[in-house]
Amino acid sequence: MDAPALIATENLSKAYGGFFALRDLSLNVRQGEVFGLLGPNGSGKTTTIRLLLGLLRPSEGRATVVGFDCWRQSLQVRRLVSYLPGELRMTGSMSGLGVLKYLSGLREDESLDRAVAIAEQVMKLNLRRSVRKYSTGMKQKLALAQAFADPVDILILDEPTSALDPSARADVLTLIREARGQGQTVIFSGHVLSEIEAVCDRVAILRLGRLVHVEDMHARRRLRMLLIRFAGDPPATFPEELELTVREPQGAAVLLEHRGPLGPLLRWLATVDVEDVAIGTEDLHSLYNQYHGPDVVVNEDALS
Ligand SMILES: Nc1ncnc2c1ncn2[C@@H]1O[C@H](COP(=O)(O)OP(=O)(O)OP(=O)(O)O)[C@@H](O)[C@H]1O
Repeated sequence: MDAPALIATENLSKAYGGFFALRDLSLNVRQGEVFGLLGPNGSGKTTTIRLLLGLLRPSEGRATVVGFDCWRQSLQVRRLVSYLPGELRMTGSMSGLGVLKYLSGLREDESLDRAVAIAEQVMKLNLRRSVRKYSTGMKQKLALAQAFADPVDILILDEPTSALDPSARADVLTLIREARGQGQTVIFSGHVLSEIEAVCDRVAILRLGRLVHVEDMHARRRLRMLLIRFAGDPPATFPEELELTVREPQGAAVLLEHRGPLGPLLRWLATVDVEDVAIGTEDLHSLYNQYHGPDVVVNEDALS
């Protein structure tokens, strides 16, 4: 059985004048899920996150976290959530350690040791240096160390790897997996499809402030793409028990989606007159391009 929804939105909308930054978002995020938010610049990801944190007031609809209304009970919500903003501002003469001490003091808990361990051992940061002298990526690492050390139920990470080098990006994905292993729920917005693909359980795709698709990544990992070139005309139908869906007929060749077990498929293939078969997978890029690829025609009416 699916875990219960921890975060829920119902027709959540945010308008600025007549312009909808987010419109009619209804979704549930379950406890222990890593949930990805995908979409091009300006599609509504940060607006969604800020509505969940109670930093923005919804124009319509509502969002709840563990039953608390994100706007009216934002204090209760923020106690349960650690948030990594997309744009970090860290100035002043405090050292990295000073910043961690200050932030963990705000939580009044024992997260400091863990934050220092992540910052020094995983992120390889020098915590004695002043944050003013940190590079953009170093600041992001410090904020990540604090976010992952927080003993909260929910982590909301807005583009957490945007300024990081490849090895630090991989470390963040490991930390996200560890967070899920500890039962934390993670919302992860980003643009790097391979990262989203690597860690997310489900992914929401936004376009012009609207939710256009939710993908179950576990089901997607079981998806096989099959290109069969038949010796004669392709069959009009395929055996139902094989769970094949025709994606695209291409003359004598047919592109099919397959989600079932491999054995019955191979046995069936041995019985039909085929000239050639190619079996592959499909990455998240192909799905993303169905909504945001170069051939997609955007309906500007959706903007207001
Ligand atoms: N205060 C504001 N006033 C007017 N429009 C706004 C305001 N804040 C955001 N928007 C608009 O809302 C839309 C959604 O913005 P949002 O920041 O949620 O996008 P995003 O998906 O997070 O983009 P990015 O990938 O660039 O971070 C954009 O068109 C943006 O210009």
